[in-house]
Amino acid sequence: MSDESRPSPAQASPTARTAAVIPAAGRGVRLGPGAPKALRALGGTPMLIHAVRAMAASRAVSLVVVVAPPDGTAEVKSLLDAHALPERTDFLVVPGGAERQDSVKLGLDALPPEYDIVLVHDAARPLVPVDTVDAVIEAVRDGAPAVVPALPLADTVKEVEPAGTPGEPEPVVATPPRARLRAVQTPQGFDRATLVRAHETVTDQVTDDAGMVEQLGLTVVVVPGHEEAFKVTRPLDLVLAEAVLARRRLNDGF
Ligand SMILES: Nc1ccn([C@@H]2O[C@H](COP(=O)(O)OP(=O)(O)OP(=O)(O)O)[C@@H](O)[C@H]2O)c(=O)n1
Ligand SMILES: C[C@](O)(CO)[C@H](O)COP(=O)(O)O
Repeated sequence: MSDESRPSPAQASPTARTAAVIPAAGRGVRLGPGAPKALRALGGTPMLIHAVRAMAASRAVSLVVVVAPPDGTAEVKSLLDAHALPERTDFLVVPGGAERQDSVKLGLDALPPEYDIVLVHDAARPLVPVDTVDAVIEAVRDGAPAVVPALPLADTVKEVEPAGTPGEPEPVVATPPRARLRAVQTPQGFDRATLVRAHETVTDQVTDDAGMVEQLGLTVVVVPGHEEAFKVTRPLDLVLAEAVLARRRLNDGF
């Protein structure tokens, strides 16, 4: 049987177990000075705890591996102990690396053997709804080796010749047809063996894990993302996240 026609472990087993790796080791430079981004408060609770709860909200996820700032593993462990999390879910904390890609690899290395499906979810996307998480898992269970949630773009996108100096005008090189573009979110879902192979093989710096699977020549599929799965990157994103959370709490009556 060729590599292409061989069913992925996830496809072969409808009862495949799912773990989530949460890279949370970034500094959050674009958010401005302060604690590492994942540990900053959103609605009075660290952003990381929201992200962990978002993964554990899926009944399919039975392990969450948090990849913590290298000097912050003890703090992250005590945060997980101090906050209410579902009993059905296990948690592991490992120290992260210099780049997001390194942190994801360290999380993958810590996974016990019984997990066949892996989600990779940014701690910086604390408000992803559980329906999005479940849609990603379902697409992997249906046999896709790599799945990303994504949204169509609201803005027109230009490719430019980057200026040597910030603020200098940049010549436009092309305008890719917007209808074919998608803004990609997390959690990204993978057949574990595929993601491990991608991390062992691809040495280029990429900005998402699915990009590494694309470099293996495999097809990555897109499922609908969600507006509330946006990444908290800059200060305005934190204002938006607080507003979304406040609306949820109002709707839930607490
Ligand atoms: N060495 C790194 C860098 C990033 N991340 C994680 O990758 C996710 C997405 O990264 P991003 O939003 O870019 O976070 P930062 O790298 O912290 O942001 P910045 O680039 O502004 O410093 C975040 O949850 C971040 O904690 C990580 O685990 N290890
Ligand atoms: C993985 C990601 O969230 C998908 O949009 C994104 O690429 C992370 O990018 P960053 O460079 O770490 O902000």
